[in-house]
Amino acid sequence: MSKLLEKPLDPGHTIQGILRLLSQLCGLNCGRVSLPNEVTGVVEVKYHYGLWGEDVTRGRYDVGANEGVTGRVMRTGVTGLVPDVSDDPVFVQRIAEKAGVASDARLAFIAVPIMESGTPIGVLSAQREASQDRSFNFDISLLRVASAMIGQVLRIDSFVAEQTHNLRQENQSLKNTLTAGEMVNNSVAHGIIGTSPALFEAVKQANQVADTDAPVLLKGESGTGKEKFARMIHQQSSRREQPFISINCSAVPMELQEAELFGYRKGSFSGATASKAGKVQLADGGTLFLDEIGDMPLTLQAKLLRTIQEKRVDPIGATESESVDFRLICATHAPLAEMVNQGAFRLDLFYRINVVPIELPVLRNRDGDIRRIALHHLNELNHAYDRNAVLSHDALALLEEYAWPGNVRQLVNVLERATVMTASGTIDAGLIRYILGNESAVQVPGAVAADEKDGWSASDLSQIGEQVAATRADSGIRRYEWVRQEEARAIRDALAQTSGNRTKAAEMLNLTVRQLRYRISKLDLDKRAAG
Ligand SMILES: Nc1ncnc2c1ncn2[C@@H]1O[C@H](COP(=O)(O)OP(=O)(O)OP(=O)(O)O)[C@@H](O)[C@H]1O
Repeated sequence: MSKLLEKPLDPGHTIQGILRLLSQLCGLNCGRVSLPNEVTGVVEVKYHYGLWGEDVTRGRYDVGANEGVTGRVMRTGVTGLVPDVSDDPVFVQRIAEKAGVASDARLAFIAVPIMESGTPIGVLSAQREASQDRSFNFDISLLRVASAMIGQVLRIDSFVAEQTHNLRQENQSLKNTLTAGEMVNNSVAHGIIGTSPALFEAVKQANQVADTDAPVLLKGESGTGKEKFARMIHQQSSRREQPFISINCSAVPMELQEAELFGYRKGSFSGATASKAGKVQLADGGTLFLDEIGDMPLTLQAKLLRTIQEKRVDPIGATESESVDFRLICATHAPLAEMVNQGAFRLDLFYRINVVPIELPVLRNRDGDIRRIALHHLNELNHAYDRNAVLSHDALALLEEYAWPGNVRQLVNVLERATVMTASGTIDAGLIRYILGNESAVQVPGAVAADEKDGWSASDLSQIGEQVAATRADSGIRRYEWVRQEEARAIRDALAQTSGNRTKAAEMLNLTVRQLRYRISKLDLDKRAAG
């Protein structure tokens, strides 16, 4: 028997081998090992030798109901002996199998518990001719030795199963980690830098819904990357080959929003000299990004709701509606739910756009991301301005301490100014402190007033940073968006006046061509040409 235990681990093979030896060498026939079913708890025949068909399936014992000898042994852990099964009422299962015994022979049934740490975990049972010379005690001892061996096999088997389960779980979590890594790489490819848990959660949610048509509502303060996320979602959707059309509701005067969004027909109002498609039509097949949806007037909210529900658009002055198919992504820095309560935003539209809300964390809550984003953008700025600026250790530490009320956009702006202003090539803490001091009304620990910083005066600032900083010198968070529009408008005007000649437009704007190209790409003016 012990040789069987040396064989490669296959509990079925080993236990059956033991039962076979008990039968062939000792006349302990129809051996079976009964174990509790993991789900039902009912004790069932798991391994057997010399039993077929019904004899196996019949061998089920409800331990709770104290069924049969096997059930009792399982419940009490005490060996069961039925010297003659034919006249024992406890023996509920009449054993039909009498192979190897004389047809008129009386049968005895012995069941011993398989123990683990003093508790029965199963039952080993067998039958023999009742009239044999050998004592029942001898056979009981033999069966106990066999049950100890079987117990050992079962323990090893469950240990291996447990280990395999753990390995599978580890493997799965490794796979999940890989997926997380892939997700981060993916977002980096879309210009979203950062690995903080807060940002990762948002990236994960965006990834999960990207390839669906579910409307997404991006919620977050100004400059947290809502537009970047919207573009990433579009790029990861099956609509990626189709247009991504964005409109910032806070940037378009209310009276023009309807025409901008839904388009108009020639002659529908004075000045409508030609028909024009709205953003909604332009987004057909692709994605429509409505930034600052909270700034959309209530009358237009009703029209937008109709467009979303019916997938049809009514341009101003049109006699017939047109069908449109777009995926809607909205963004807001305003608490829309509160606006609904105040009657400033329609509840039905809120439900329509708030299907997948994704919260974008403020920069100060993104552990470790300030450094990563700063280094990433400094690299881009060096490229754009043809510089080799580096951040000193202290400057980086200062950036990491700052509260960034204007979030990533403000960080990028500060770096842009620093890159332009640094004379030595090293952006030190003094320069950062100086820029932050001018930056906003928010108090920066240790910030100095503009005129106090050695070597830099307020007029220096306006001169050196004219291209970059002059439009950004007022305070308040929303100014970043305003600045962006102003800048975009100036560039568009210059390009229009020079018929798209970038060299001439750069000259007009007092920029190098390289700087202009950088700004055009930063402000997405290439892609927005359609709008
Ligand atoms: N995770 C990020 N990594 C790198 N750059 C980022 C990240 N998030 C935002 N930015 C940069 O910050 C600036 C603002 O981003 P974006 O326009 O997407 O923000 P926003 O939330 O839409 O702002 P607003 O509400 O003011 O329109 C952009 O220059 C963008 O490239």
